[in-house]
Amino acid sequence: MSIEVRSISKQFGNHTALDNVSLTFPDGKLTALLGPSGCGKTTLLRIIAGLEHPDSGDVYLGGENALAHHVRDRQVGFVFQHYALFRHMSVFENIAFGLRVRPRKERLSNEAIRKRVIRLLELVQLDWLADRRPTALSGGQRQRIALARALAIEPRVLLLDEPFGALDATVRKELRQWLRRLHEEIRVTSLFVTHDQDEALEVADEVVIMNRGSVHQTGAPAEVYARPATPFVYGFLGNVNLFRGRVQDGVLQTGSCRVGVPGHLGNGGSDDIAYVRPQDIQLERYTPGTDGIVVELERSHAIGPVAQLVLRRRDTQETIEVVMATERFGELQLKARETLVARPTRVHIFPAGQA
Ligand SMILES: Nc1ncnc2c1ncn2[C@@H]1O[C@H](COP(=O)(O)OP(=O)(O)OP(=O)(O)O)[C@@H](O)[C@H]1O
Repeated sequence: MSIEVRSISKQFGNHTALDNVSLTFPDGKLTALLGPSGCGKTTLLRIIAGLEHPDSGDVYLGGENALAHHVRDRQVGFVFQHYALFRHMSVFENIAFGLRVRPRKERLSNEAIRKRVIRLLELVQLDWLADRRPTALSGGQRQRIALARALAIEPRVLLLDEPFGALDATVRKELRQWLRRLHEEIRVTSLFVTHDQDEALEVADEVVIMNRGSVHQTGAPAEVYARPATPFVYGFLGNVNLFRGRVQDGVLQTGSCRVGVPGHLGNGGSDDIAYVRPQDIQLERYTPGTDGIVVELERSHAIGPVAQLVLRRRDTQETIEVVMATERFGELQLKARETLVARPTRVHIFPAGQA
């Protein structure tokens, strides 16, 4: 079922948590709400769930206005960062809970509940833990059970608020793969909140990038990474070097250096900022008179497949970060303090005022 929010705003005191947010979440897709802490992701999720009321705007679930419906009637499954499992109940009973508390008229028989819980335990691949108490599970197992419990009521949409936020990095990585596979199987329209770029880009079909209560961009992960709509999105999705200067007819004049930026015409004289990812800079030994940014190698770190280099500009003394394959780094045989020329191979230019 699709989810749509239209012109949602929400204030807490004089703080604007959401500022006129409109979004459509397609049916059956897994969408990540991504942004830094405090940008309003959780508030948006809570409004969709019915746990919070917007000051203005509307929420539509499957085309129907949901604000008129109580949380209970929205058929929304919710998973929080901190496992909200009942400690005194077995895993089995935790999953069955939402089914047992239904009004008698709507309640399934004990046998039907048992079958559904077993099916869910199999789905999250933890059927062997049915009789355990939540305290005897690992953090990752608890979150999988929390998900099974959210799915027990056969929700029309699934909302996950930093579901892996409290887990250590390895388990987090495992669980995001697992969530992706689970989603392929169940295809329930799902939104998950995260502030982790890698998690969002790896798991989601669609990413919504937010900052300070507003949406900056929505799109497929590869799309937002390759074509960030704003300087904020560019900086938030990965490391970036900024070169301030002026672009004219495919040439960036920055500090005392000239760099070719083919295809960029400039914006008619005002200041520009070229955004360049560390992997999109080529390094060469310096020869007098060549175009490019003259730098000195300050530090390098080449463990594993990727070498990281920190360079200092000769003209402005700013640092530049470059990454390259360790193999290539070995071939170049660079020495500390050596003078080099850096040339961006791929740039995004934003006017300085937009940053
Ligand atoms: N009940 C509340 N009362 C007052 N302020 C609130 C309340 N809930 C949220 N806020 C504020 O609204 C802003 C947005 O909060 P929200 O939890 O939606 O952000 P978030 O992007 O989910 O951040 P995080 O990743 O840290 O959870 C924050 O500045 C937060 O302090």
